Amino acid sequence: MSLPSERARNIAHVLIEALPYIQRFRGKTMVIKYGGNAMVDPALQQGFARDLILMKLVGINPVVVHGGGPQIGRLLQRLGKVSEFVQGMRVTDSETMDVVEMVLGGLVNKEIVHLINRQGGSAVGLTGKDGDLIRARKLILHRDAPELLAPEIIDLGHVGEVESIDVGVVNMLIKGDFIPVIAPIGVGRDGFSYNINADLVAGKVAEVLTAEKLLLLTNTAGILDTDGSLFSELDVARIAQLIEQGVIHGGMLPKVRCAVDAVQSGVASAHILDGRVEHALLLDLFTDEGVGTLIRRR
Ligand SMILES: Nc1ncnc2c1ncn2[C@@H]1O[C@H](COP(=O)(O)OP(=O)(O)O)[C@@H](O)[C@H]1O
Ligand SMILES: CC(=O)N[C@@H](CCC(=O)OP(=O)(O)O)C(=O)O
Repeated sequence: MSLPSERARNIAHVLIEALPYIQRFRGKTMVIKYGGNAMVDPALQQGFARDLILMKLVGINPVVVHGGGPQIGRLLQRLGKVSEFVQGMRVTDSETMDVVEMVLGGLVNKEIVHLINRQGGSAVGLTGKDGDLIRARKLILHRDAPELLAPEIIDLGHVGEVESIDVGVVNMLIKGDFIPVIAPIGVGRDGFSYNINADLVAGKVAEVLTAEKLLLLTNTAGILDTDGSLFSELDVARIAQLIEQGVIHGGMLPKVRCAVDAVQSGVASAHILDGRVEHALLLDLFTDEGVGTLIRRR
């Protein structure tokens, strides 16, 4: 009998390293936010789909919430419309809302579903309208400045925030062994569609499902300090300081805010991961090293 090759021994070693994590996470729900900036490369997208399928096969229930900001921006540009962003949110008039709904619910959602299914998984796509999943209300932002007598109200049009989540349809899909893939579009009591930042939807879905983890895939190594070094772990108090100091800003703001809300509402941990790294999900979940920034309550 010949001795096993080094490659075979490495595979065995890797599987054994993953064993305690597989035991710990079996039966747990994990919400994964797949940001538009992380969907950059076909090979990475394929790797992402395979990671989800593997998670499912070892007994984890992955639930995907996706973005698509750059994809919306590209179509708007082709249509000759320029977007304005306020505090990381796209000002959304009714024409822009139609484009958002077409791109997120039509193109991006179906692309992700197809990608997972083509790799051998079973995914089903939803927007917040399906099964009344996301009830939204209009988001009102305020701006305060020394020259203002009172805080200014900023109207972002059809931009919403989550009022409530009805996870009935998501639970039904999980029970049926499907991977739910959710586009961040909500519907208001006023009957209007609302464009909601995908990080906010992912955070709320994780809260309502009392997920074990909220995993936010984006286009940075994680949360970075001003000198570019990575914070491998942060708690809620330190995050508040970093926001105050302006170290965390722009698109990272909604991400950390929803991560903080999630860990304060029963989600065990939130992770900001680099979607540009192949198999970032598997590396984070099943290896001793972990990648990105881990956010805990304290
Ligand atoms: N402290 C920070 N660490 C890392 N990224 C930061 C930080 N502060 C702001 N950012 C910005 O946040 C961006 C991620 O948010 P965003 O572009 O909205 O991603 P996504 O499309 O994945 O939601 C980063 O590319 C970076 O420009
Ligand atoms: C209100 C608001 O800004 N909505 C976002 C929804 C998509 C999103 O969040 O996409 P990423 O995760 O790729 O950034 C937008 O219109 O771009």
